[in-house]
Parts: sequence; C-alpha cells; structure tokens
Amino acid sequence: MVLYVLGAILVLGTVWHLVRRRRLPGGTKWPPGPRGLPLIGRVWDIPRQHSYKRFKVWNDKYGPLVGINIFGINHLWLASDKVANDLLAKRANKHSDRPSINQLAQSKTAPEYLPLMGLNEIWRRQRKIVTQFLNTGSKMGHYDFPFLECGQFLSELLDNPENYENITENYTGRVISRLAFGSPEHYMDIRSYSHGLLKAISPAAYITNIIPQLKMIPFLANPWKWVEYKRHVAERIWFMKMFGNVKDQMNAGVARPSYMKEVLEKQGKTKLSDLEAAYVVGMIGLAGVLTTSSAMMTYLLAMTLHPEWQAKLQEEVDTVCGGRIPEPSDSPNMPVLRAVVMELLRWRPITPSSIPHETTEDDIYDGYFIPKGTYIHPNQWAITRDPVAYPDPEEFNPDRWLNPNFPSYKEPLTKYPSIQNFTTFGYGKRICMGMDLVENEFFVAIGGMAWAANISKKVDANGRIIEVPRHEYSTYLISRPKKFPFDMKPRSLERKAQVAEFRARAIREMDPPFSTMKNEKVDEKVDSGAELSS
Ligand code: HEM
Repeated sequence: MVLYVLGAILVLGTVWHLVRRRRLPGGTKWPPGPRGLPLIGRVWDIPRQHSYKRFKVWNDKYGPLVGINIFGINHLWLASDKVANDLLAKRANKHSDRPSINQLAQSKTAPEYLPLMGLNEIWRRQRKIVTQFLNTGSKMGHYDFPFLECGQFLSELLDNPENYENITENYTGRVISRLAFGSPEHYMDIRSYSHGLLKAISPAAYITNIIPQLKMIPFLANPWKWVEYKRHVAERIWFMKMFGNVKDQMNAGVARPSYMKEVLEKQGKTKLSDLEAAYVVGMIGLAGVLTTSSAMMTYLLAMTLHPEWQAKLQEEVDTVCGGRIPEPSDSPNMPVLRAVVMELLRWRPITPSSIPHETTEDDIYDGYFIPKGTYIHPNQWAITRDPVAYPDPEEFNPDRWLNPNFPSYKEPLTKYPSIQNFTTFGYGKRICMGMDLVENEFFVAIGGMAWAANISKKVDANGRIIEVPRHEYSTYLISRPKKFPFDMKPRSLERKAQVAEFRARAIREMDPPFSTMKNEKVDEKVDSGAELSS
C-alpha cells in the first residue's frame, strides 16, 4: 500500500514538475548543478545542518552559479562576490523580493518582519522609517550606549567567563533595548523573542521550511502551525506592550530617547497603525541581538586558537589607548582591531547561507536562464572562502586586511578595513541596515576585551591543554560557535579595577535622573518627520 502511495506521488510529481518546468529561451541554458529526481530534486543529498557546506562542494565542482530544483522551486546558489553583486545589486530591480518562510503565517505580506517581507509597499515604507531612526541613532553615536554598556559587559565577563554566551547576548540585548525602547531592562525578553524567531525561520529547526507542501495541512492537524501560533501571539502581545509603555512614558513626559519614541512622534505623519509601529521597532530589537553577539563569541574562539593575534591586537590597543578602554574615536588609529573584526566576519560568517532573495522577472546571466520565482542564495560560506580573493581561506589571518600583498588590502589604513558593505551584510536594496551600529559595538566590545583580558586555552586538572574545535558551529540561520572551554584572566588587577570604575561611571552617564536630561539637544538633531512619510 505504502509503495502504491509513494509511486502515485512520484508519478504525479513528475507530471507536475514537467508541466511547471519552463522551456528555455533560445540560446540560453540552465545553470549547472547536480542532477536530481523530479519533484524532490536532490533533497536526500542536502544535509539539514550546515547545508551551505554541501552547496560549496557543488559550487567548487560546477562553478560560481549552481542551480537546483527542490520541491518544485528553482534555487540558485552563488559562490562569487562578483556574481552576487551583478545580480543582487546591479540588477536589484529583478532580484530583491524574498521567498516565503513556510513556518511563518505570512512572512511576505504581514507588516511585521522587515528583513523577511516581499518587495512591496509595506517593505518600502518600513525600510524608509527604519533608515531614518537608525540614521538618527548613528548621528548621535548610538547615544554612546555600545561604549558605556561595555563596562558591565567586561566586568561580568571577567568575573564569570564560562557564562560568556549569556553575557555577550545580554550586552547586545541591553544596547538594543536602550535604543529601541529607551531602557536596558527589556534585554531578556528581546533575547527570548529573538531566539524564538530565529528558530522559526531556520530550515534546520522546522521541516516545514524545507517542504513547502506541509503548509497545506490544515491548522487543526498541523503541529507546526500550532507551535508558530503560540510563538507569534506571545511576541505580538509583548511588542504591543512595549509600544504602550513608551506611549505612556511620552504622555507622562518621562520618555527617554528611543526608536519607539521617534516612531510614535511621527505616527501622525506616517499613518502607521499601532501594530505596524510596534513591529517596526520590535523587529529591529530582534535583528540586533543574536547577530552581533555571535561574532563576539567567534572573537573568543579566534583568540583561544590564535594567541599571536591577541598579542598584536593588545600591542596596538596599549599603544593607542594606554591606561584607558578603547573609545569609538580611536577607530582611525586602530587598523589591527578593525582587521581582526573583518577577519572574524569573513572566517566565520554570521549568516553563512545568507538570507535568500527571490527573482520577480525572468533574467539571463552569462547565458544562464534564471526564471521568475528563483530563490537566490549568496552562499557567504563559499564567497568568503574564495581562494583568489582570500588566499588560504581557512586560515584566520587578519593580515590579509593589513598587508598590501593580499588582494583584500585597501588603503588608507585610517579608514580601511571597514565592515561597511562587506559581503556578509548582503547586497543591493536588501543590504543590512544595522552596519553602523554593528561597527560601533564590535569596535568597543572587542577592543575592550583585548584591553582588559587575556584569553587562552584551558588546562585540565592534570595540566593538559584542552583543545578547542575550530568549526563546531550552531545550525540555525545565525551561526555561532557551540560552547567551548577557554580561560580568561584580567590583564592586571589594576585594569580589572578600572573596568569596575568605568561600569559605575557609565551607569551614572546612561541613566541620569530624568530631570537633568538635555532632551532638547537630542531632539534638535532628530530629522524632520517629513522624510518619514511614504
Ligand atoms: C554582524 C551583524 C550582522 C550581520 C552579519 C547582518 C547581516 C545581514 C544580512 C546578510 C542581511 C540580508 C541582506 C540581503 O538580503 O542581501 C541583513 C538584513 C538586515 N539587517 Fe542585518 N546583520 C547584522 C546585524 C544587524 C543589526 C544589528 C541590525 C539592526 C539593528 C540589522 C538589521 C537588518 C535589517 C533591518 C535587515 C533587512 C533589510 C531588508 O530586507 O530590506 N542587522 N543583515
């Protein structure tokens, strides 16, 4: 019986596949790739975990564009920064939509998750609004929160390095909680909703994200829809609560500067519904936590494995900053620190399979036909391992950004290396919107760690060094090292005391009594609401 059913599915699938398979326009060919079966393509050969590695193997074999049809959908995996730029930036008009995320109810059309929305009016409106409040934040140096929050981050890390995963997420969570809602206290909620959404959109977590047809099972009989319903309702209630909190604070005249305050002040002009206003800020809260903290965890791993780079970094930090923690204004004088940051992003890209784009019009590239509806994946794992752009790509080597003998080197070193527009932030119309904030957070947090602490391999009770795996990373869309052992000690008792002092001063500066705050000065620099209206 089972065999009959499977046979029927295969026959129907073949017919469906042949009907849907478009004829090639004259003189074009399909992008090369591994052959598969009708309907299911090559699904048995694609691991659910770290699938980007399998696609890199195919890219190495077939070239920078690999085409594959899975469950009736054409996928194109790119392994070259040039091809990704040609298609996703230069031809952005054709390739900037997003595929549906099956596990979510309406990821393309609901006014909720900007990074997942289709290329529609809601996305345009929200991108404009978010650009504006992130710009306001950038102009104000993100109100110095990334720098000042470093005090608590460093002090907690020095006291309890084994708890580094929570401590780094708490840091990025507190920074984004201040920026989004005007107070650090919501960081645990932000972390928790970020993890929930990350799981919901990751193919490695839900089979629905691999087999779109599972979405057709009705709600009552669909366990995945139940799980998602619960997650979504809880998140929506919380976002609306945050919206209401800031609104109440504004009515009482005690709201601190925040993205939510800015959006609320301009709601009359933008005509955003309350729900959309709540999500446009809440979403940025979610986007800002796990991404940045993952790279900070990679820093701990890289320094455990590469003490020689910790020494070089510390030499620069000590020369430029001496007895104080690195500040954002030190950036032009610290190319080694910027090179370490760049290399962390290249060596272990945070979204190794990136966020796919969807094609809205047929296209032909280099003789290859790309039909409308193709999902394009700039495979960051493969792009950052291009041996021409990055010789010895598996090596963690910040020198490739500092030494003119490497193709990735760029001058002047007061400006480069710079993470702005680096391949791991995506392309074209959909490029990441958080680069300024990320740059600021990385500089002070990683600079602060180098200034305050020595990281090394741990030694067990018998005096043997505990080796650390070079690439055991999590499997969700945002990738971070699986928990690993390392040792961290303050570089001196004096520096440890300075960190504690800095933390106490920072708290006074960040959270002054409301009556002493110079709100007029902040508001003067906020752009006019006119630009917000769509
Ligand atoms: C190191 C940290 C980060 C990395 C590596 C990163 C990477 C990315 C990537 C690959 C995309 C998709 C680009 C594309 O489709 O071509 C993206 C989109 C986005 N990112 Fe980031 N991101 C980071 C941090 C942040 C932060 C901190 C924020 C906000 C505070 C943020 C906000 C966004 C938004 C709003 C989008 C969606 C843009 C759109 O679809 O129009 N990101 N990011």
